[in-house]
Amino acid sequence: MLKLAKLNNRPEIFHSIQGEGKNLGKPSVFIRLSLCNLYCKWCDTDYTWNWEGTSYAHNNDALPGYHKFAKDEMMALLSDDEINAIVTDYNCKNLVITGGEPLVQQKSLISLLQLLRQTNPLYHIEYETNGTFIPLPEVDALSDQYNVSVKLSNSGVEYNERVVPEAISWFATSPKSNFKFVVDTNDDLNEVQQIITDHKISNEAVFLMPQGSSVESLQQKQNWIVELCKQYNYNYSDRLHIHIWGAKRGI
Ligand SMILES: Nc1nc2[nH]cc(C(=O)O)c2c(=O)[nH]1
Ligand code: SF4
Ligand SMILES: [Mg+2]
Repeated sequence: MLKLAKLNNRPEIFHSIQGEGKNLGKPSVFIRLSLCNLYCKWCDTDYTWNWEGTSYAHNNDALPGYHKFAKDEMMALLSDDEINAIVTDYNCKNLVITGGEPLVQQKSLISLLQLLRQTNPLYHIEYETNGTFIPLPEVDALSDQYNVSVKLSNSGVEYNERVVPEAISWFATSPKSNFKFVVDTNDDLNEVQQIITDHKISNEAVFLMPQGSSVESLQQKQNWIVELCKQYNYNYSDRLHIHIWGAKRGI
């Protein structure tokens, strides 16, 4: 059984295009798991972790009407068969397991991965992970790609919680990994460089992506981030789904 995020009273599994990173533009089925071990203040999936009764600060706290989420209302508990049936119906090869932080539930993911592989050996399975958990061998054996987004200080998360050196090193040595950093201001570059030199990550494996959930906020940052990518041979990642659909859920 897995805890999924809930959208319109249904589990948040949707068919879209990968809007970020290495596979940008690829038709993909997204499986959004609930729960996260971090608490980024700009998180756009705060309904997976920002529960009532917690004291985490969020950028949206200032918005009128914003409130924390009732855990029971925002989570759906699904069996592997139920998830597999929904995914299969979309008839799409690329699967993105995201969250929240999907590896919080990685023990429970093993049997789902086995079932998905059994159903369609051609699935390509990628993760959107914050890079704080080392995948279990059973998970890694059934997975193709890790989009590792180690969080910077702009997230507001304590350093020791967002930077787990053993986990980053594990991902750095896996040929399945790429590293996607959410960049807010020019100051963030020093932190990116520190992390990639500490863990011997090559510049070609790095994607810089602007922080923002609106077209305006992305456009405001894109030019200087692109210049950094040219200068250091990093890749630029847009957030294509925001350009196409805006700050909606399930897209
Ligand atoms: N289209 C689309 N692409 C995405 N890439 C990563 C996403 C995520 O929320 O993890 C995401 C998402 O929510 N939608
Ligand atoms: S790690 Fe990802 S899901 Fe978790 S709080 Fe940060 S942005 Fe949100
Ligand atoms: Mg998202």
